[in-house]
Amino acid sequence: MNISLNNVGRRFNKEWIFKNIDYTFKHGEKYAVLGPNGSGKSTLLSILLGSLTPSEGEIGYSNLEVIRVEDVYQYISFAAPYLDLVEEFTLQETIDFHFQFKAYAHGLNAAEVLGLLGLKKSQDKALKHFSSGMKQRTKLALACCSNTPLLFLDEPTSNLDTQGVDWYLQLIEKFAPNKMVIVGSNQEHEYGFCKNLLSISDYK
Ligand SMILES: Nc1ncnc2c1ncn2[C@@H]1O[C@H](COP(=O)(O)OP(=O)(O)OP(=O)(O)O)[C@@H](O)[C@H]1O
Repeated sequence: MNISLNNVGRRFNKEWIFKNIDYTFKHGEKYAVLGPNGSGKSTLLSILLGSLTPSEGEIGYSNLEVIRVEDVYQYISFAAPYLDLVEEFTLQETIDFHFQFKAYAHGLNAAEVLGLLGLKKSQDKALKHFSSGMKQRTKLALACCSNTPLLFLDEPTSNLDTQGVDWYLQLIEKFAPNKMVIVGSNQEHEYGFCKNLLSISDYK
């Protein structure tokens, strides 16, 4: 799938966050959306995800086959620190629930995902008792281990320690080689694998 932005701009009230973005995100490529705090990275990711509409311009999705609106979620995975998990679910329930809606990446099952997470001891613990780093790991594992052609990651290493950052990079290497990955970030260690850099400051 390719995603094309044609003269896309977004404003909140009278404030333009960005304008005139003409850009094509191509199937299987890796992109980093860069910019300082408050520049509009998350806003652009929301537009690409389809959860926010542009204030001007058009966004187009091209795919070899037609995707029905109700099936779009099967094509996209998304992880972000501000994305909520169901706090009452245990880790095991979270994994089982998530993969009722999305297919596992090739060769994976619930036990494998749990193993990959390195949180086996916490499989029966409710997420409300997880640390912020454990929650972030869970979100990244769910997103990366889903068999979707598009992977959106906003600030993927927030709340992760050095070991966690290495773990995230291994996850990307293993599960994202054929996916389009779009990372919203201002930290190089989390988007070093992205060949294409898009700076929001160029569209102010
Ligand atoms: N729903 C909203 N209503 C009004 N203003 C908003 C809304 N969402 C975002 N903004 C504003 O849009 C601007 C861009 O916010 P955004 O969260 O996209 O930035 P960001 O680059 O992702 O920031 P950070 O690096 O801090 O996560 C900010 O000035 C923010 O206050």
